Amino acid sequence: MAMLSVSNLAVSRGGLPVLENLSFALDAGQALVLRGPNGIGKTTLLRTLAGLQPALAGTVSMPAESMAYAAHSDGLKSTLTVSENLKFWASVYATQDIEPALERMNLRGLANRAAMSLSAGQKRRLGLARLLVTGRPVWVLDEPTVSLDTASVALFAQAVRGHLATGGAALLATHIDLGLEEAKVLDLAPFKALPPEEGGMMGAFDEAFL
Ligand SMILES: Nc1ncnc2c1ncn2[C@@H]1O[C@H](COP(=O)(O)OP(=O)(O)OP(=O)(O)O)[C@@H](O)[C@H]1O
Repeated sequence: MAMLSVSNLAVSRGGLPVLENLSFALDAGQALVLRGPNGIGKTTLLRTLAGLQPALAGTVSMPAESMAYAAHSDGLKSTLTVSENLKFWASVYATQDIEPALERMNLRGLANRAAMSLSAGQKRRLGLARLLVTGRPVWVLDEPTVSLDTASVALFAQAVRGHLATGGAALLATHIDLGLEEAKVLDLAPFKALPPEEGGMMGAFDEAFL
């Protein structure tokens, strides 16, 4: 059975549907890359799966609490050091060991630096290291490689591979080639919602605001 099954999902932004009738499955050990032009609804879909906004329709087989979501913003505590940030998250997710996360994302040399003094790419590495201390099986990643240099992209791809190898799964929105040859690709274009006048979904609630 699939680890995560999404059936007939419809997601919205600003009260208007952006994607409809979306179904896909993600198995343990699998990565799925979401593709589609700017504005198609990748972020909206990932936010919906992560439980940050309700779906308009459809079902998601897994609770948001089983997913680790990495958004555009890294969500760092700026006055805490790199280690302290990771320890904080480990306590939030009730996991213990931050060492593999430091190692995997090449943060050992920065462990005692305050997060606010890191470069953009270093901050991103720390934000992504958080995934490794969540202990959660499904990683939901929105443009994870923004600000990363080539070496850090490769490091991150390795971290994703490690996660898949231990039975995890990953859903990623990315415009770049991560070098994850094993990843499947889902093109979102066929699921673009029709404008309401062409028979798309719109309820009385939305109409009240037009
Ligand atoms: N606050 C908002 N109110 C209304 N519409 C919005 C709002 N935020 C985004 N949208 C619209 O919702 C649609 C989906 O946006 P979303 O950010 O999910 O796209 P995306 O595929 O992630 O794009 P990108 O590749 O540029 O990151 C876009 O057409 C966008 O303009």
